[in-house]
Amino acid sequence: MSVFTPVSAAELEAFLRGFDLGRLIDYSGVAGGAENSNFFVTTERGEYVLTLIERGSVEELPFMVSLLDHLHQAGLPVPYALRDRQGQALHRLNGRPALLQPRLPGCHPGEVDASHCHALGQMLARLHLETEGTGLQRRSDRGLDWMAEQASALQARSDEEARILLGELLPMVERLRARRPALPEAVLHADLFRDNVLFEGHHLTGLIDFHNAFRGWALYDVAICVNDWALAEQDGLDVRRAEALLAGYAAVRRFTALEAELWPDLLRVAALRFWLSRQLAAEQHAGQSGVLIKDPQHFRALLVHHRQVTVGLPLAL
Ligand SMILES: Nc1ncnc2c1ncn2[C@@H]1O[C@H](COP(=O)(O)OP(=O)(O)OP(=O)(O)O)[C@@H](O)[C@H]1O
Ligand SMILES: N[C@@H](CCO)C(=O)O
Repeated sequence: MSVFTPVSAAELEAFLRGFDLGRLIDYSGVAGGAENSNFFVTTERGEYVLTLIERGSVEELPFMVSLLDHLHQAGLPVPYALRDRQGQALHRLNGRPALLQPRLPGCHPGEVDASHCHALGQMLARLHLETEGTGLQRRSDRGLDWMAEQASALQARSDEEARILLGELLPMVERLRARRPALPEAVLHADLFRDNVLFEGHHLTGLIDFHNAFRGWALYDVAICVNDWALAEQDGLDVRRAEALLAGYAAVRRFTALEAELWPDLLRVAALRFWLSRQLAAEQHAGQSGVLIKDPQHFRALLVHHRQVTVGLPLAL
C-alpha cells in the first residue's frame, strides 16, 4: 500500500475534534494511490477520505480547493474540502498539508466497455465547459518544458530503441512549444485514469484526485483519457472504446478543426508525459517496499503504437 506518512488513531482523533463530524469509528490506509497518503475514515456522521499531500507546493492547494468547490456547486460528482469549525479547508497533520473530503460512492470499473467510455467522455466535456470561462489559473509542473528536459535526460541514459523513439518525439515537443497553437483551453483534470474515476454499474459516480489539475489545452485531457480508457490488450488502442469516449465528449463540446489536426501529436504528448513521470517514480522508489510503482514501459510501448494513429476526432459537419 502507499501510505508514506502514517497517522495514529490518537492523532486522527485530535484532528477530527476540529470538525463537526462526531467521534472516530474506524480508519484504514488506502492501498491504491501512488502519490499521496490517503485514509478512509468513518465517523459517527459518515465516511470521509483524509489526504496528506506528499508532492507539490502548498501554494497550489487553494487552487484545487476553489476548483472542487466550483465543480461541486455545478453539480459534478467530485469531492471537496470539508471546512472545520473555523471555516478552514486546508490543514496540517504530521508535517504534511492535509484535506478531509467526503468519500464518494462507487468503485473503479474492473472491465471497461464502450458505455463507460461514453459516460466518461461526456463528463470530461462537462468539466471543461464548466471551467473554460473561470479565472482559475494554475500552470502544470509537468508541461512541455518539463517534458523536453526530462525526455532529453532519459534519452541520455536509455537503450538504443528508446533513444530512437525519444529522438522522434523531442522535435514534436519542440514544435508545440514554439508554435503554441490556439487550442481551446479549460481547467484539466490531467490524470483521469481508471483509478481516478468511480462508477456504480455504468453510472459515473465520482471524479477524484485533482492534484494534477491545471489550465491548458482541453484536448490534452481527452488524449490522457483515451490512452488509458481505450487501451487494447496488446498495447494499441481499442477503436470501439476510443470512438465511444470521443463521441461522448463531442456530444457535449464540439471539437475544432485545429484540434483534429493536432490530435495525433496530443496523443503522443499525453503518453510521453506518463512514460517520463513513471520512469522517474520507478527510479526514485526503486527497492522501497510498500510503494505502488506503475510500469513506465507500458507508455513506451504505446508510443511505438502511436507512430501511426488510426482513431480520428469526430467533427460536426
Ligand atoms: N473522495 C473519495 N471518495 C472515494 N474514494 C476515494 C476518494 N479519494 C480517494 N479515494 C480512493 O483512494 C484511492 C487513492 O486516491 P488518489 O487517487 O487521490 O491517490 P493518489 O496517491 O493521489 O493517486 P494516484 O495514483 O492517482 O496519484 C483512489 O483510487 C480511491 O480508491
Ligand atoms: N495516473 C498516473 C499516476 C499519478 O500521476 C499514472 O498512471 O502514471
